[in-house]
Amino acid sequence: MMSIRVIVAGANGRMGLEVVKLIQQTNHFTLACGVSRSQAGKDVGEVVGVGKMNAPFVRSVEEALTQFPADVMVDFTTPHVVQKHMELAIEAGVRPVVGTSGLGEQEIQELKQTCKDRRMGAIIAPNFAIGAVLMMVFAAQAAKYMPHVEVIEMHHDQKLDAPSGTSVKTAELIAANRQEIKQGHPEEKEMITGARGADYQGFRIHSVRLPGLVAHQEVLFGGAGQLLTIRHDSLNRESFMPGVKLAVEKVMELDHLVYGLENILDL
Ligand SMILES: NC(=O)C1=CN([C@@H]2O[C@H](COP(=O)(O)OP(=O)(O)OC[C@H]3O[C@@H](n4cnc5c(N)ncnc54)[C@H](OP(=O)(O)O)[C@@H]3O)[C@@H](O)[C@H]2O)C=CC1
Ligand SMILES: O=C(O)C1=N[C@H](C(=O)O)C[C@H](O)C1
Repeated sequence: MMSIRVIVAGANGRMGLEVVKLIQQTNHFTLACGVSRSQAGKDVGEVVGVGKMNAPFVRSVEEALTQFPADVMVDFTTPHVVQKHMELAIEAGVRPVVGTSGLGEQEIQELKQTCKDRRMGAIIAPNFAIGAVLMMVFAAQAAKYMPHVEVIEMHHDQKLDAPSGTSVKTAELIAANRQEIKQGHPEEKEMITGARGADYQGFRIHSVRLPGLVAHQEVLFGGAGQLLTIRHDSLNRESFMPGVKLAVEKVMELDHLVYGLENILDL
């Protein structure tokens, strides 16, 4: 298998640490460098606790892309910087594999166009856990027959964005298959603002944030005399790594941007 050199943006974060371990454990992946504003100059492997990897932390994505030859940049940072990071990587000819949530429809469309113009592969995956992708695809199938639906996403209390990227992607897939109806009583009145959650094309997304949670989602469908619940739980961040590995390999074959891991799985 061809060797792939990877930059990890956010390498000192919860997800970035797991990506560094994945790279260390995968023979055909090599870490070019990690990006962290607080760890610059240190060896990434030593900081992560997997032993010296002979790849340093640098302060910014700009520095990483100009100083370290790479094929792919994996980004797990924050909604505020992810679009800029992707643009810089594409400009430098480095394929982005992005898990960072918070990119809006408009931003994704712009990035799609940039990739198309440059014939550049890129992957944005709202969720890299294969089980979560199946949960989204199954929910989209169920929506054809059970249009009354509500989404409950539950995450750790350090999460910056709400609703989660996964729940937005789930809602998009459901909406593509669901007859549009306004759910609930027509005269329903919220006694406390937000009680009914966020409205996505007539159905609701509810966000729960609690310490102890990692990443969980339930999609509830209601029909006359029946309920269907489709649920996925990520119990740790290793759960995302098989999807990240697949995306880093697949992006090397692409000449356009793919949004959602379901588009590169054989489903
Ligand atoms: N698609 C998926 O499957 C998954 C996606 N996610 C998403 O990934 C993202 C990261 O999650 P998580 O690892 O838990 O978050 P963390 O907060 O643990 O890590 C984010 C890292 O981003 C870096 N960062 C923060 N602000 C900036 C900035 N302005 N410029 C450059 N780097 C910055 C920080 O590094 P430093 O301070 O060292 O510079 C930090 O370590 C989130 O958007 C989350 O929703 C999470 C899990 C799975
Ligand atoms: O912040 C997280 O943790 C996660 N974010 C992603 C999202 O917004 O859906 C993916 C996963 O749910 C974990």
